[in-house]
Amino acid sequence: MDYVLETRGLEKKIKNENIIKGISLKVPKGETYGLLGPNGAGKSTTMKLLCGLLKASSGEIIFDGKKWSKDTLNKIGVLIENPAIYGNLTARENMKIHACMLGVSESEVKRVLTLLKMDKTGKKKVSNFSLGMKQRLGIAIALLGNPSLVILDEPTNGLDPIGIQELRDLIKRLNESGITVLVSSHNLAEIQHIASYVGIIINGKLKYEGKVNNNDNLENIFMNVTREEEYSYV
Ligand SMILES: Nc1ncnc2c1ncn2[C@@H]1O[C@H](COP(=O)(O)OP(=O)(O)OP(=O)(O)O)[C@@H](O)[C@H]1O
Repeated sequence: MDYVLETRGLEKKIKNENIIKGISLKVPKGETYGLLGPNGAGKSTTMKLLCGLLKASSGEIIFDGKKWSKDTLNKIGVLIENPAIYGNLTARENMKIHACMLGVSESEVKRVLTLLKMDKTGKKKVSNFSLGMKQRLGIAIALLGNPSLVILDEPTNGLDPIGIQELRDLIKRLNESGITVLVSSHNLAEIQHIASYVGIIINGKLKYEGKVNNNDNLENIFMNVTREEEYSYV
């Protein structure tokens, strides 16, 4: 199996507290990998380590077979928390600003807007977009420069059922075009819908990693690993 991303013994200490405790995960190429875990488990911190927003205390990140370096960032698109979006500008104008900062061409803006079916938003200002549309614009920005991996932290938060369905379709299209998606959520049903692989983080540790099939009861797997972690304290 080909992996686009691997971590080996990743650790992060914040204010003397071990937040990430030796996470070793493997994200297969061209798939959607769901990072699951309860609130405060360490999903966002792990994602921030992967995209260079935080520096690991120890451990390694391997991207496409090579050790993580600043150049790796050219191949990773990220949507963590709220994207930097200007409400009084259009989608295209927002995209152009980001394209300029990244040094990518205007044709790339056009490609991504078309891929995300946002090329018809015209003169509409982003402040008038629905939350789902704003989220889609955030993903469009993450896709500028044609990354091979896209990291999305809790992308369905606040979306209505239509927005969630659109996001699922989009993630599917990204996989079909060869892009790997790493997505975090604490919603098991959501991950079951969109991910082909899951990693379950509990208390800063990767407690489970594997392929998911539609017939798997992810809730059972999740409850079992959660209980195991609780019993390990007894
Ligand atoms: N800058 C920080 N200073 C202190 N503690 C932090 C900091 N950042 C994260 N933490 C702690 O690290 C733990 C993991 O946080 P993280 O945000 O990664 O969890 P999460 O799994 O993404 O949770 P959620 O689903 O609620 O977003 C939490 O206990 C959090 O309080």
